[in-house]
Amino acid sequence: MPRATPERPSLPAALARSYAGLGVASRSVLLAVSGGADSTALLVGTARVREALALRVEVATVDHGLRAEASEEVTSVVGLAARLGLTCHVRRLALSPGAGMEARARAARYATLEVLREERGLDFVATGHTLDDQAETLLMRLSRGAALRGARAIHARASSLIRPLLACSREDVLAFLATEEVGFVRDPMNADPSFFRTRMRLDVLPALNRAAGFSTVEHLATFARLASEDEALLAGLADAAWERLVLPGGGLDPVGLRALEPPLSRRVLARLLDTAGARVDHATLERGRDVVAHGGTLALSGGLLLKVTGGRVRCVGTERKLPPTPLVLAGPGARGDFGAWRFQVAEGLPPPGVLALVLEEGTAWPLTVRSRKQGDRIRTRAGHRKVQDALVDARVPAEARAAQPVVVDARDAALWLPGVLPRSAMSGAPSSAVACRHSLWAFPPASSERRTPPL
Ligand SMILES: Nc1ncnc2c1ncn2[C@@H]1O[C@H](COP(=O)(O)OP(=O)(O)OP(=O)(O)O)[C@@H](O)[C@H]1O
Repeated sequence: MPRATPERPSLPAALARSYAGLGVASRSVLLAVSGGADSTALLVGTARVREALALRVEVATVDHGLRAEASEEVTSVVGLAARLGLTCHVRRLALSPGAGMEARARAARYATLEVLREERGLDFVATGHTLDDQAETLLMRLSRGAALRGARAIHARASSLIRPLLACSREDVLAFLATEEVGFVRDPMNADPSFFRTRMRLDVLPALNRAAGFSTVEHLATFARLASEDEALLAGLADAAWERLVLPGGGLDPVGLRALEPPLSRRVLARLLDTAGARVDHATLERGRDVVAHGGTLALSGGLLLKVTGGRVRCVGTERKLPPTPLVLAGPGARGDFGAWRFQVAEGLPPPGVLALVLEEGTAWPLTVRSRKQGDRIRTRAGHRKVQDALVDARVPAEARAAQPVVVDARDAALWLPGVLPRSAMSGAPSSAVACRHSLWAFPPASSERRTPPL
C-alpha cells in the first residue's frame, strides 16, 4: 500500500532527530524494553545513535509476574542489551490477575521505571510508542467521545517520560528489525480481541487504510500533534478568561461568560463544574450554556445544581457530601484516616497494594492530608502542575475529586496526590530508597478500583 509520504528516514535517523528535538542529546536515558517489536527497535536504534548524540543509555525490563513466558522475554532483552554493550536492569513485580489487570500492570510498571530512573540518576525514561499507537489512541478516544482535548492523544514528552519512536510507524519498526536481523517477542495480549485496542489495530485501521488506498497513520498522528498545539492555545485563553470572570466569593460573571465564543465558554464552564466536583460531559456542558444564556437550573452529578443566582453563575450543593476532614500527621509513627483512605508514617517497604511516598530529610512537619483547594499546585520534575490538571489527566472522576487526598507539608506545599503524582511514589515495589527511609504509606479505599496515572 503506498505510504502517505514517500520519503522516510531510516529508523535510527528518525530516532536521532527525535532525541535532538526533545532536547535529549548529551543527556541520559533509561530505555523501557518489553522485548516486543517496538521497544526492541527502540533499543537497537538508540544503541546505533547513542555515541553520535553523546547519550548515556541504560535498559530496563519489567516482569509483571503474570505470564510464564515473561522470564524468557526478560532473558532475551538482557541478552540483546549485553550484545549492544548496555547495562540492563530487571525488575520483577508480583501482580495478581483479575479485574483491571492491564491498568494495574501499566501503573506498577511506570512507577517501577520511574524509581529506577531516579536511583540510577538518569534524565528520562523512554518507551517504544509509535505512530501507529498514536493513530490507534486517537481513533479510540474519538470514538469514545473525545473532543480536541482528548485528541491530543500521546505526547512525545511528559515530564521525565519520552517517546522518541513516536515519528516512526510499525511498518518502519518491522522493516528495521528485519534489516538488522533482530528477533522480537509477540505478546499474546496484543492479539486478544477482547481489547478495544487490539480490534482497532487489527480490524479498524487496516480497513480504514484499505478504504483510503494509503496508510492513514501519519495523517492521524499529525492531527493529534496539531490538536495538542491548538488545545494548548485554547486552554491558555480559557485560563485567562476564567481569571477575568471569576468573582470574589465564588461563581462566574454571567454577562462575561455569555460574551465568550463557544470554545472558551465551554472550557470556562467545564472548569466551574469540575472545581465544584460535578461530572463534565458534552451534553451537560451544552445544557449548562443554555442555563447561562436563558436562566433556569441544571441538575449536575454529585447532587449539585447549576444556576444563575445573585448575579453569578454558580454550582450550589443540595445534598452534596462534604469533603473528608483534614488529617494532621505530626511526624514518624503518626497515623489516621482521611475519608476512606488510611495513612501512616512508617519505615521500610509498604505491604502489597499500599502506596508509599519516600519522605525527604528536610520534610517540613507536620504533614496534612486534605482535599484539594483552588490554585493548588504540585511540584514535579518538570516544574509545577495544577493539581486540578493532574486529576483530570489521571481520569479521577469529577465526583471523586473532593475525596482525593492531597498531602501538603507545613508550608501548605502539595507533596503527593496518592495514586496520581508523583509517579515515583508507588505500590509496594522493591526500592532500596523506600527500604531505608521514612515514608508515608497510603492505604487506598479497599472497594475502589483506582484509576492509573497517565502517560
Ligand atoms: N514489561 C515491560 N518492561 C519494560 N518496558 C515495557 C514493558 N511493557 C511495556 N513497556 C514499555 O511500554 C511501551 C508501551 O507498551 P504497551 O503498548 O504494551 O503498553 P500498554 O500497557 O498498552 O500501555 P501504554 O501504551 O499506555 O504504555 C513499550 O514500547 C515499552 O517501551
